[in-house]
Amino acid sequence: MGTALIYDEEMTKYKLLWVDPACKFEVPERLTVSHGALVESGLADRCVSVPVREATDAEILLVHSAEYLEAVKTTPSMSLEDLMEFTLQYGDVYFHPNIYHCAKLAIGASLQLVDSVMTGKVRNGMALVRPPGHHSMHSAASGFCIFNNVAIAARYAQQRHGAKRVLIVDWDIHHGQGVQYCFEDDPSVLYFSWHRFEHQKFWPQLKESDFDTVGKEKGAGFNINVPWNKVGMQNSDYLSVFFHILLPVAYEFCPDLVLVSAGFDSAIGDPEGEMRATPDIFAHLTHLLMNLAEGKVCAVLEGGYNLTSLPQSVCQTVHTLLGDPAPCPANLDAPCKSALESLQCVRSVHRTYWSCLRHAADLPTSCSTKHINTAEGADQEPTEESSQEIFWPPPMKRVFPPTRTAVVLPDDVACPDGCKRWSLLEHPDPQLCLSALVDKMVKNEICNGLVLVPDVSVAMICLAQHAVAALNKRLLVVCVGDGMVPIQGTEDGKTLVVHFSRKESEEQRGKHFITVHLTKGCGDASGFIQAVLSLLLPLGYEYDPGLVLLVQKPDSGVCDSMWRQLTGLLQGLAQGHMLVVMQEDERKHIGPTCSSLLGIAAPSLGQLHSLLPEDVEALERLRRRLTPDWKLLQTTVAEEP
Ligand SMILES: NCCCNCCCCCS
Ligand SMILES: [Zn+2]
Repeated sequence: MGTALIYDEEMTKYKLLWVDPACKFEVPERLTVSHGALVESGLADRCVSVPVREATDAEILLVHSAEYLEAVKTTPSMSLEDLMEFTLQYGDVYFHPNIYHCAKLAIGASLQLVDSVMTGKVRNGMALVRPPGHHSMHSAASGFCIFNNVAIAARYAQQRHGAKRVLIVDWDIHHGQGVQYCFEDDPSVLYFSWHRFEHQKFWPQLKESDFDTVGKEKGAGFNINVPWNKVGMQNSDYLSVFFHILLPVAYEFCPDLVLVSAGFDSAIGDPEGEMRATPDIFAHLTHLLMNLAEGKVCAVLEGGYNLTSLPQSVCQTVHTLLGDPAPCPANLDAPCKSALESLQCVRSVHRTYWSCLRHAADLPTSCSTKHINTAEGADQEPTEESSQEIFWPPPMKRVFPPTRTAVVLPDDVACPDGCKRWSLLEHPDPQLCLSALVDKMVKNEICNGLVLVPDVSVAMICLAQHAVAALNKRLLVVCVGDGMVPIQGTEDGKTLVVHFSRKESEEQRGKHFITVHLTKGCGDASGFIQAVLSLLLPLGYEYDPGLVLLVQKPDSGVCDSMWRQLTGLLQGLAQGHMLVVMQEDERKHIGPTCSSLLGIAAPSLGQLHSLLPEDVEALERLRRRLTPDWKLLQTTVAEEP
């Protein structure tokens, strides 16, 4: 299944016709450099090109008032003076004779994307549009936005395609207040936004952009605001919010469709955001969403004003939508104190709405007296625009290995479509065979693999020794199922073992051997997925292995959809170099495992029930024990003594 790319150069044909410092960044070049980079890199040719269309009045009226639409309809024939006059009634936005036309195309592009994904024509896709949409409101333009592309797309997906639950992930650096207002009392649309806030000093300086605005009436809990109260946020800050807020809640919400308000002003170099996350982080943010809604992800461009980091971020996003392995999440460090404070505040106010956050800590003392801080902060100016030049390395080339998935299967088992058989014949000694397979991965000739062996324990030992000794790679071993794990987490840090088991392991084998105890083992999807999202993934990203070994012990009890979620999510690590090892009589898992290894999205787990209290306790105990050693596990600020 392909990736749709929707773009039309007509949307570059409007611009600011007068002087307005607030709007100077919103230029046509934003679109031309983004699309140009996709063409230049060969990514555009790998996508399914879908034409734009104009939105109809009815579609615009899904979100906006008739009065507002009628008013905007009068702008194409306006003189320059009239356009300036008309613009004055709104904030931080400008009109142009052709902007109404382009605004209809931006909506139409988004709806074409929704059609392509919801009808199964493609798996996912991206719409490169301008004007952006997430600031525009029922009867007002705002923040370069005329109509709310993503809000209309959400309503359209529900009405036209019967989508019940829609998740909107707004990773733009500004708060999409227009989206929030549209769905704040609607439990069928979960709106998540992080945004530069600086204790309400940053545009649009709304009190309701803070973490304690959670939605109204039936919509309470379905609006998640993560305020960034400082600039300079980095990759670790963004990933921590995905691991400890967005992903646990998104899996509990179980959306039928994921819409991304994909603004890239949250990337390094952007004059608006002034953050320091690098463009490759969007490869991981995209990857982490791609096993939701069975892979139905629609990314719609919002902001992004640095003409270097914007195209780089767009390319990173499209690479991942196409299924290309993500680059290694290099040199992650701890989330900063301010980010942890926001993280703790958001988790605290949402714990009454989401069972996955039930055990979240109370508000940090600094925030419970937050109003005092705000009073202090309100009269200060936002951080001065930094004038010094910022540099960052261009993202690594993301080449795809010639073979995606190699399989070692008993001779009487057919090789699943799309996989390449790695036959034991050439390597009579099975151990050599496995080592040869690992060598091919490390040389990037093969991306990942599935190996059925007579005895998983023997295979684990052989592979671990080979991967670490011969290849000098850090090895992450994820072992699912009860029973002894024959590998020590090596104190030299070369091997990290995470073992999911029903049995509480008495002995603790140090920092690099972690047993995650789940009462019902991996049969309980709710407990298991939460342990994966907020424990295994943070550990894995921080450890940054060169190879992942995923072992399913016999009768682990893990269900296919959970197994495929795990296999899918772990491919964000080690540039997708993962070797799955199973007992050879576990034949029923071959098909599901291979489909995940081939990049096909995992089936949804369904709406998750509450975690078992004893599992919550065990996970919290484990997290408390591990957090001193693993920074990405932190979810609270260290309370002042
Ligand atoms: N520094 C100028 C203030 C600009 N404020 C509006 C920003 C709109 C971004 C849309 S993604
Ligand atoms: Zn923005």
